[in-house]
Amino acid sequence: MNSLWRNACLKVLSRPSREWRTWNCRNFSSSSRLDAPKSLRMEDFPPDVIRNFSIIAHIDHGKSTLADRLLELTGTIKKKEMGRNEQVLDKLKVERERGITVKAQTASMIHEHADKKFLLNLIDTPGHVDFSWEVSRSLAACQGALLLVDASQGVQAQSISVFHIARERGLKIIPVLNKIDLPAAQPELIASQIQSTFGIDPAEILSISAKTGKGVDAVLKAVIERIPPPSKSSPQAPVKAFLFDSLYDRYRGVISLINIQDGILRKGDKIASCHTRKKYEITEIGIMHPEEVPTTSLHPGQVGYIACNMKVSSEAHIGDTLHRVGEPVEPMPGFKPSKAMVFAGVFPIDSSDFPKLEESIKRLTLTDRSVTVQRESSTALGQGCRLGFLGTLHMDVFRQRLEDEYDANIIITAPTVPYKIVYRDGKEVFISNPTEFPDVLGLASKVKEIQEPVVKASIIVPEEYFGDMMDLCFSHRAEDLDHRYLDTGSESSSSRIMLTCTVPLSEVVTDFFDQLKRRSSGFASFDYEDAGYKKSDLAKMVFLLNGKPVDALAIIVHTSAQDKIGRAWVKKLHKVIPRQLFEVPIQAAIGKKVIARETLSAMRADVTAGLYGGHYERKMKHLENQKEGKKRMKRIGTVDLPQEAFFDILKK
Ligand SMILES: Nc1nc2c(ncn2[C@@H]2O[C@H](COP(=O)(O)OP(=O)(O)OP(=O)(O)O)[C@@H](O)[C@H]2O)c(=O)[nH]1
Repeated sequence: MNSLWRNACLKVLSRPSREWRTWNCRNFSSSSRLDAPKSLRMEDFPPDVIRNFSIIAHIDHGKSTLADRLLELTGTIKKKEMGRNEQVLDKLKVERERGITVKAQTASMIHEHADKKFLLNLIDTPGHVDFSWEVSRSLAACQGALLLVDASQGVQAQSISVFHIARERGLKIIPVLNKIDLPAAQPELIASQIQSTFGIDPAEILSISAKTGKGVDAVLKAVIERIPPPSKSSPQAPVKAFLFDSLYDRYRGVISLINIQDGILRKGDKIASCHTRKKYEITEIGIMHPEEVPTTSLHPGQVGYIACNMKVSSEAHIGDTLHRVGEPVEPMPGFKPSKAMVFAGVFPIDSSDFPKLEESIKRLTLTDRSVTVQRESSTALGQGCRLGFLGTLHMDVFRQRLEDEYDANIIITAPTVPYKIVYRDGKEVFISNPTEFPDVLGLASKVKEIQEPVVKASIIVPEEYFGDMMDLCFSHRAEDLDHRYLDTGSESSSSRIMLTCTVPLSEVVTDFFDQLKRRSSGFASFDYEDAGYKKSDLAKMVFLLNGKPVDALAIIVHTSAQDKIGRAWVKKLHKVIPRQLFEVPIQAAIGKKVIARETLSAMRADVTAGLYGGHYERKMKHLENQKEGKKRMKRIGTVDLPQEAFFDILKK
């Protein structure tokens, strides 16, 4: 994988674990926070002086930098010395290692404007397009959003996707051009792009430099003047609180972030969940300032947190409505549950490590609720778990965290997407494991058709790469290709084109990102959204080693590409599997038909056989190497298969 692109994606995709987020929040607060307001009276902030908003942007367009400036300008955190790159300094070691940006936390700012004190709640929208579910979740608590666009890069694929999410939610959008201090900034051109892409009047666009702070005060003013306050409601009404996010604290259990719709919630109140019907007592209530600042109550329109002895994260159901015990309310429409798009089996290298691995996975999913877990057993790899992720980079991050934080020594199988099998009797079954895919004989008799998930993809790219992007789409089975110009270009830059198409998700989860970046010299940005299922010609390909199928290596392929994939795979396996003491045929088969074959010739058992007499050290080195190699092997039937064989499957 192109490491730059991969790091960039990891940076965004890796949602910092809840524990990190909480931890960082404290870390952050201890270094740069002013004291919490001493006499903070939440009743002083009725809805008309509250503004709940979010910052939405494409990766690296300056979301965190602007959040920092807003916090400084409102005196919420201390002003940083100019020229110091605080964001880098503020990062946790673990975050730096992974290239994960410390996200702006949900933060409440108190700001005086036109002789009135306003309570401005900046609500974090975590993650990347893979987590658009979460973006829409956070936006549910907002009435407005700052749409940040880099004045040198212009509108990118995710600028468009987040804009649509915000607009669907009916939010007031304030367009902001950032990084105007850069020599490469082209404010007029990008403003015209914003106008043509979003239909926004250029007169509404604010131009700022989040880095130097230029123009940021106008952003605060616009937040107050342009974003509507939360709807008015009576403090006397029964309490109705919307749960939009949760954090996990080792000592206090689950901390829920809530938005009060009606009524007043106080410490000590007994509350119930509309979703689980469970009851709790509020042990702590407060606002995120950005660290937790306890208060005595939260009032209508306000955003804050509660701790109420919830022990497991799953009790805090995102999108839930909370009410006071004995005063039931109509629940608010919640969210669709997040949907796993990519599945993979995770197995311990040493089968006896399974209980430990399962425990580690359980703990890790406590901090990342979007991962689904199911036990799975494979004849080749033994007991393991089938995990569902929101995307391949999400999967990669999870694997890395299992290895880094839990010292897990694992094999992860090729990612697969959820296929839909439609039977003749009308039954529909989703399968997330290639081993469950019906064989060719079964297909003719019982199965009516097989469908695969497709996505609507949009690619934004400078004109000169348009042809390459078209080729890329065609080679990945794209359909319904369409394109339009976003701008007319300028003397120093060519016009940019937005290309849209529908493409099978299975094509996207393999090497699409890599090729997109490579073929556009890094200039293309890409985004996709779920577009349902489409009938497809698919088959299960199995690989046989020494005549034995390796179930963990099974993949689903499109029949038009089966021969090519089969041949490529046996070649690859031939390269990665070390020679054994006997000849090993490596075959790719669909049903009973072998479509490709390579033969691994036998080797001699004694790696030191050729070394005589005084070559003692070399002999030892060879034996050590052999031992080291063996450790990383997985014995499958009679064949030793190295871990790389599985990792290589992640690449096309
Ligand atoms: N020159 C210049 N650089 C900026 C400005 N705003 C942000 N940056 C830089 O752009 C880079 C990305 O900024 P971030 O604030 O981390 O962007 P982000 O959108 O939060 O990024 P992610 O959290 O990774 O999505 C950093 O190196 C910032 O220092 C600006 O106004 N001018």
